[in-house]
Amino acid sequence: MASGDSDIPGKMDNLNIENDGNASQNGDENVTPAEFSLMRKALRSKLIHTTNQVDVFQNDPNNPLYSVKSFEALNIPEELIRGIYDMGFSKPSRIQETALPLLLDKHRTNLIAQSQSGTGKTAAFILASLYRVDVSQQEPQIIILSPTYELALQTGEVAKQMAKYKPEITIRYVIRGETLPRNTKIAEHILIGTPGKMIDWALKYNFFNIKKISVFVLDEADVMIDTQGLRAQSIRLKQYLPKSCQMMLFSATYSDEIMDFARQIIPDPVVILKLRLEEQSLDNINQYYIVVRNEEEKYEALTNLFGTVAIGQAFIFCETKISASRLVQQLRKDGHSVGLISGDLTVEQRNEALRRFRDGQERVIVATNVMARGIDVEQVTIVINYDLPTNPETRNIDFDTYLHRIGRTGRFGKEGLAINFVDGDRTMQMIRQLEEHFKRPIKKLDATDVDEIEKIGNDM
Ligand SMILES: Nc1ncnc2c1ncn2[C@@H]1O[C@H](COP(=O)(O)OP(=O)(O)OP(=O)(O)O)[C@@H](O)[C@H]1O
Repeated sequence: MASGDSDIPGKMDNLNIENDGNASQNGDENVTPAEFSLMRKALRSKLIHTTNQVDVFQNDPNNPLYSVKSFEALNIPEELIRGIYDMGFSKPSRIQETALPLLLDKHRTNLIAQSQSGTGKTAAFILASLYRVDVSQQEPQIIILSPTYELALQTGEVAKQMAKYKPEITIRYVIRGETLPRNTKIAEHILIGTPGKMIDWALKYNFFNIKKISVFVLDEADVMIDTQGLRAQSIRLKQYLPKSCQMMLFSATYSDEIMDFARQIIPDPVVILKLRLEEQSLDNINQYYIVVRNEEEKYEALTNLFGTVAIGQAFIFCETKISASRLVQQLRKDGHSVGLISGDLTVEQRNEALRRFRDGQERVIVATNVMARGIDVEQVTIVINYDLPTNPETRNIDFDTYLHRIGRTGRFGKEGLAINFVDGDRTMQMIRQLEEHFKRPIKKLDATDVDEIEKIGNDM
C-alpha cells in the first residue's frame, strides 16, 4: 500500500485558519487549512486584484529584475498564449509580472513567492512548467506537489486548460487511487500529486527517473507545513532532485516557519513577498439592522428581504451548524433555493455548493461562523448576519469576525449591503458597540417597509 495515502484530508485536529487560530474556538467544525484553500478556489471566479507593491529579495545583484506588462512580452509559444487568453486572462497579474520573467529566464532562477490567495500564483507556475517541457522526451520532467488529493486535481485542471493548444504536453496525477503495474515507466511530462505518493512512485517503485526532473514546484507551502508528514516528505523528495533542477515554492501566507521550510527546500532563491494583506474596510458597505421579537418574526423578515430586494448574491451567517442547517431546511421547504456550507458536510458537498453559488445557480448561501473565517466573500453583494458573530467563550460581540464577514478590500469599490438581526437588548447593545468600534452608522430598517427595502436594493 502506498504511503501516499497519508495525504487523505480531514485527519488534522489542529485547526489554524489564516494563522489566526480562531477556528478552534468552534471546535465542532473540523475543517483543515487544505479544505479552506479548496473552498476559496471553488468560490473564486476571478483574480483578486491587490494594490500592494511586491518586494523582491535576491542575493545576486547582477541579476537584473524586470517585469512584464503583457504575456506576449514573455516570448512564450503562441499556443500557450492562446491557452491563456482562452482562460480569460488579458495581462499578467501583479505577482505574475515579476515572477514570470524569473521563472522563464535562461538562468532557471529558483523562486520563493508569497502572495495572497487568488492573486495568480498557480497560473504562474503552470505556465512556467508548460514552457519548460521538452516534448521530444517522453518522460516526467516536471513535479508539482500539492498538499492534498483535491488540490492536486484542481491544479491539474488549470494545467489542462492552459495546455489546451499544446496537446502534445501530457500530464499525470500522482494521487491516492492512482495505481500502476510494477515496472511501468511513466511517459507523461508533468506529474501533479501529493508528496507521499510522489516519493513512492519515484523512489520505491521507480516509475520514473527523478534525476530527469528539471522543474520542481511546491505549492501551498503554508498548508503543507500545517499537515503532519508532508513537510518531511517534501524535503526528502527534494534531496533526490538533480542540482540543475529549477525549484519554486508558493505560499498564500507568510511566517518565519514557512520561510524556514522554504529555504530548506529552495537553494539560492529569489524571494517575492507581498506581505501586507490589504486592509478590510467598511467604507463601501451600507449597514442596517432589523429588530424582531422572536424566531418567527426573524424568519419572516428574512424571507421578506428575499422577496423584495433583487439580491445579487447573499451570504447568511448563523452562529452554529445546527441553526444554519435548520434555517436551510426551512428555506428550502418554503421553495427558496439556497446552499449550505458547514462543517457537517463533506469536502465535495461544500465545494459543490460553492461552485453552484459561484456559477449563479444558487444566489444564497447559509454558512456558519467558522466557514466565514476561511473563505472570502468578495463577490457577495449582501451579507446577512442572521446571528451576530460572538466570541464563543465570552459571548461578546466579535469585531474581527464581523469585519471579516462584511468588509471588503480597498480595490473592490462596489457597494455592499450588510443586514443584521436584532432580537433583544443584548443584540441591540452589540449593534451600538459595532457602531462605536468601527465609527460607522448602522441604520434601522423596518422589515415590513417594502419601499425602503426596495430603495436599498436599487441603490446597490
Ligand atoms: N493574469 C490573469 N488575468 C486574469 N485572471 C487570472 C490571471 N491569473 C490568474 N487568474 C485567475 O484568477 C484566479 C486566481 O488565480 P490563481 O488560482 O492562479 O491564484 P493563486 O494565487 O494560485 O491562489 P491560491 O493561493 O488560492 O492557490 C483564477 O480564477 C485564475 O484563473
